[in-house]
Amino acid sequence: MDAPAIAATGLTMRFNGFAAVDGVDLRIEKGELFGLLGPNGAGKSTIIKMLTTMLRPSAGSAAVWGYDIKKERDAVRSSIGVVFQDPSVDSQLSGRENLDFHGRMYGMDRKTREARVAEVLELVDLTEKADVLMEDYSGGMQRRLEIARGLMHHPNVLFLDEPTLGLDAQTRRYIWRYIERMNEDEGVTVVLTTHYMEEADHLCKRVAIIDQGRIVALDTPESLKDLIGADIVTLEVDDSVTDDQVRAVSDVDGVEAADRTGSILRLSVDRSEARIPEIILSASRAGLLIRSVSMHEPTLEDVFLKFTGKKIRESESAGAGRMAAVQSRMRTRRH
Ligand SMILES: Nc1ncnc2c1ncn2[C@@H]1O[C@H](COP(=O)(O)OP(=O)(O)OP(=O)(O)O)[C@@H](O)[C@H]1O
Repeated sequence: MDAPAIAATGLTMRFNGFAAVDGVDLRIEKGELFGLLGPNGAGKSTIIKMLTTMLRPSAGSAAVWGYDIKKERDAVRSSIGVVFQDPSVDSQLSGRENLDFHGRMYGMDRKTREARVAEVLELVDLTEKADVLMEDYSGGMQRRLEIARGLMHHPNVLFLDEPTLGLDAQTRRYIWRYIERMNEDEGVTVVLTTHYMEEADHLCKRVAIIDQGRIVALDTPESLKDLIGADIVTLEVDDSVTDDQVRAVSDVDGVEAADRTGSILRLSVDRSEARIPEIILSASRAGLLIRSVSMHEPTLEDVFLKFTGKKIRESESAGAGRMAAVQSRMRTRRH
């Protein structure tokens, strides 16, 4: 088999004794669009910082495009492009000037730079805005330009840290399209971090679910969701629900598992559409008042819950502040 784009063994990062990344083993093939999914604080950015040689691991080893991240840092750096969460373009320059500046830093000559700037602008649909100052770009346009900049020097691997953080749903979908496009058209291996499960599900061919510095599951989104198998039926019930009432509901044919948090009952149900009437009937016979019923097919959120016992969003108190900070920086740059 061809050498992988990334191979990591026992990758660990400790900050004052606290293991932010704890023994991560990872193999990402060339040409993959790979996602690290997990709540804020899970260790995703720290993994990226080690792989991009910005942080030296406390333990373990890794190679990016065949180069050792500790011993061959320059070779690693010239093989990769990186787009971090914080905006790093110059707001007083136009999109074209920012890209040109980046090309110079990589020692590209003028002719090569001009041709490549035109190419990457085209890839993210910013050709028409090339000469507009960055401070007049919207948040989504700014992010597209950052992605284009990461591609300027033809990297083999592009790392994107939360590429759609703080963007609205529609803009997020556009960015997904550009990421797919560069993965397919330019053949770039893409490694992105996200705490949006829809993003990992829609965009990534394989996903590693990260919690507290460890990979808790790794596979294609479909295979991960298949681990859940059944649909998820959520019942909102009375606070006074008893164990007997929960049992009456979970004894219904097709109910594979039941889990109660306060007044919420989550049931894993095989062929749920056929079972819901029987579930409601059994609840009613047991004297259980149901306030609402909803049903969904398994998502990566359910996978995260299965492996960690908590929801991605619940683990994210720090995340809201982080997102607000990025949004505020994006706003500041517009005015
Ligand atoms: N330089 C540092 N010094 C001390 N602790 C740190 C440092 N960098 C990260 N951490 C801690 O390591 C843990 C993992 O952080 P990391 O930024 O990698 O998480 P993440 O999953 O990328 O989340 P986010 O998207 O919010 O950055 C967190 O608890 C964080 O507070």
